[in-house]
Amino acid sequence: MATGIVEEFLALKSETDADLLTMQCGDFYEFFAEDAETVGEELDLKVSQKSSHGSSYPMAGVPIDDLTPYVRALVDRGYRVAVADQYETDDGHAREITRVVTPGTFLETTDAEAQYLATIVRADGSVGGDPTETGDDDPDGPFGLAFVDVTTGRFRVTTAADAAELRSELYRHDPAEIVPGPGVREDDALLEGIREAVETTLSVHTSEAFAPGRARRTVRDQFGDGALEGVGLDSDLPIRAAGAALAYVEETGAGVLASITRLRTDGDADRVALDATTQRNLELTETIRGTSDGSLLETVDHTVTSAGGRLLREWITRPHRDAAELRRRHDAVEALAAAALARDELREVLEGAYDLERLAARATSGSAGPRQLLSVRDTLAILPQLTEAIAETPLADSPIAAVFAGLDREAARDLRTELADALADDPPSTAGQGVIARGYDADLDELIDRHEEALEWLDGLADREKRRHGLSHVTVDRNKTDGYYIQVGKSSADGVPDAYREIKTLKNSKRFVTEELREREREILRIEEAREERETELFDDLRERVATRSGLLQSVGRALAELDGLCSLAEHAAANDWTRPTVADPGVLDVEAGRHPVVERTTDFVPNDLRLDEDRGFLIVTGPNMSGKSTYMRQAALITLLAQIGSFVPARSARIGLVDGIYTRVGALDELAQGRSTFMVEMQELSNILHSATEESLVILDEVGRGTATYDGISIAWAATEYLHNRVRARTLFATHYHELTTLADHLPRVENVHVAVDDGGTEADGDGDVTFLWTVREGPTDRSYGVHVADIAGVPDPVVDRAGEVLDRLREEKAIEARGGEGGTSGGSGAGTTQAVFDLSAGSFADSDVGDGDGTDAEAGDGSNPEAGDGNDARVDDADTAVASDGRGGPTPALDPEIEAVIEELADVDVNETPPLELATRVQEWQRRVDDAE
Ligand SMILES: Nc1ncnc2c1ncn2[C@@H]1O[C@H](COP(=O)(O)OP(=O)(O)OP(=O)(O)O)[C@@H](O)[C@H]1O
Repeated sequence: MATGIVEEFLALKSETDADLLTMQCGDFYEFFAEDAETVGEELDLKVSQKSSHGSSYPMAGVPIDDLTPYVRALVDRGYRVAVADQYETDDGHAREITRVVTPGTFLETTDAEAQYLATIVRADGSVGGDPTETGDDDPDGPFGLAFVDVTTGRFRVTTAADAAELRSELYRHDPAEIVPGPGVREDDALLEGIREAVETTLSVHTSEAFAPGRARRTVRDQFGDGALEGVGLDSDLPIRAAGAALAYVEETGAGVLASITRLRTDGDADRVALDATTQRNLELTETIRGTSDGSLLETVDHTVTSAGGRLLREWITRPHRDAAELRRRHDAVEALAAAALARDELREVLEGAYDLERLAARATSGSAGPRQLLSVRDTLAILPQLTEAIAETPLADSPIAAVFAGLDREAARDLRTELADALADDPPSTAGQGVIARGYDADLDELIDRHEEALEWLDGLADREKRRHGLSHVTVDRNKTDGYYIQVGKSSADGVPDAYREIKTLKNSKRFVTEELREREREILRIEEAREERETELFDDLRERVATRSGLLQSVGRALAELDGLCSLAEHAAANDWTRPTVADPGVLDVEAGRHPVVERTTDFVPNDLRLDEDRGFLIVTGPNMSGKSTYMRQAALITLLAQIGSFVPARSARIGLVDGIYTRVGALDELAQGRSTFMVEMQELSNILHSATEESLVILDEVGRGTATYDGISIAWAATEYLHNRVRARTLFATHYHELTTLADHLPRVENVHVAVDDGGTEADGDGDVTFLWTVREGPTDRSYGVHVADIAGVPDPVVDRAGEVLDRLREEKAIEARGGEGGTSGGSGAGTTQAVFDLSAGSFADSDVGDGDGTDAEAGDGSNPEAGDGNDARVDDADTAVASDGRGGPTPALDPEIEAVIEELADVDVNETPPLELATRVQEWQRRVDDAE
């Protein structure tokens, strides 16, 4: 070879965009130059120096058979590793890159979780931009997405309407690698958002792969002509993403395309919308702190196989809305929960199952060894065992039996029999001698017979020689340098016959060979070679036949996973006294003695009822800090979600109208770390909910408006409540410390108050008594907030606590807020409530004002600039004892200080629409100062 080995390495490296290259050099895979230094550091490999053409290069290597774990470690750290293999040529050998192992295409993963590669493509012509600037995600979309798990052959395509939906899909799949298409990879703000949603490797792939024509062809080639129409893919976006994903997988050389047989496009029509924020807030798969411990998944996961665990995760992150499917799962869980013995038996049998979906992919890529095929055999053998375990139990008439109904059992049995016939019982880990069982192939049997015969001859040789030539201490053995030899002890070494040719003298013995032994040796080597070749050939054929059945293996694998998932739900339900939910009319959520599925595991939990229906769709939840408001609301969301994955729920009874989405807005604990203003995040989340939720959604709001000044906060919370109640009409639970909001129940017909009760000894109204948390939710608002009390028990000095109490009383007296949109409520006629809250700048308090637009549904926050009250519909809730409380039409009361009167006049003259905000703010400050001085 003209060039040195390092030059060859560097030339190959320049051909690939992989981060690292490893090149086979005989029995080693070597890294050179910078790559050697990187792996040396990352994997603690010894780095030596290699001289080549006068230069010295760092070099690090691993033995051929050890490559996989090293590559796995590198891929886990996010590297893409190109592998160049060596192959024989007529004049020596050559090397070429055979595959690029990337985080999303690594087949030999040991992680039980799904390993997705995602591609994202954006509609041509859509504009990029920072969503935080506009507060609106839409301009970025829509997007096409494809998710492929090469380890199982799963392939799913979907679309996302905007960047928020995109992030939700990514969060749900948690891809190990993302290949952003053109238009996505140049958009820094979008990429930033993606990185926030998931920790992943971003890889670049050619734009052509995303081109519509090319992508469509790739998808057709993979799934057949009718595939696109068959799954109703009429939009270019998902097809472009799908085509690019297939092209990328092919280019990495993982060799698994054949195991990707099914194109899933399950859209969101039958799924519950769960945005990334909600998945995180409800701690579905990991806690807010990022641990899986304490998540819903971890709590209910009793699966015994990794495929079962993956499926359960998928269920939890993609709940269903299809009542028939849910009923089927509920039936199955009910049957399994009631049949403890049969369930135990099923789970025990399932424990012996290997990951068939992954084994199918390994067979397809040609990387499955003999032991993997044995695992296929053993897992297929489980099918009849499961059927037996189900037969003659109550499960036989349940949907459990149907889980296996659609499988081609005959094909499964044939494959299992073939594997059982072909494979030796305890084969070595790689293909070759000893892999194939006797009786499977006549040619091989003959070779084995001859091999055994020759070995037998060798076995008896020492004894025969002893006898024939009167020798003692004779052994026959074999090693690499000497081949087969006869070893004779020193004492007899001189008496060996002439035919013995000495080849080595040792301290106490001599080694000889004979012509006959050499002849036998040649024969044995010939047989061994032929045997090795035949067994490898037979094994490769066998593996190929298994690969052609990858569809069957995937279906059986999924059925086993489903049974495991259902058993897990049943196990948890039975162990924790969960109950079967009833699917009720939309709009209903009626839970008797409900508990929080995770908190109940670690706490002596106090169950609570919850009722939402047509006439009572919005609950304002009040109660002291730490009393359990958040827990109560999350419990409502989780019970709904559990019911919609087919699970039982933690309650005495539950009637659940299926929801189309669950939306949450709770305290943003971790956002500050990401450098965004907490309040901005809060408002973006609120905005998303107000845009996305529908009448069939469940909305959980925890402390909306807390991140800003109190009055702003109350105003926003107030207006959001009106909007959700009047316009969105979603079932809503809203926890708040703003007691002002509780008055809304008097005016908005479907709003009700509940509070989490505490026992304060019933004594001091100012909150000085000892508080015992009761964790009990009762109808009506709480009579006061306990923030000052909490400050007291937290050790805030007495003078501060006392003063805080006084200030609180004062503030309470000064507030007056009006409700609007009270459709038939006390505010005056159906849909005609039009009173809005007006924040009076000079007094720092709310006063009422009617805008008189009269449609009762317009819930925009009052603009605060209209002190002129109109007639009627005045739903004033709290008589404001302030100097400027409006009485309907009049101006300021005569008792006012002249200076204050002057301020009010100036205020009335201001044209808010024409005055720049900064100037307005300055003037407000000035007015406040003057009012303060006057008081
Ligand atoms: N029903 C219950 N039974 C027993 N313990 C409960 C119950 N509900 C809540 N808790 C316990 O009370 C603690 C506080 O609950 P939670 O965070 O829901 O209160 P909160 O009212 O939302 O508080 P804050 O207003 O300060 O946010 C939880 O950590 C939980 O352990």
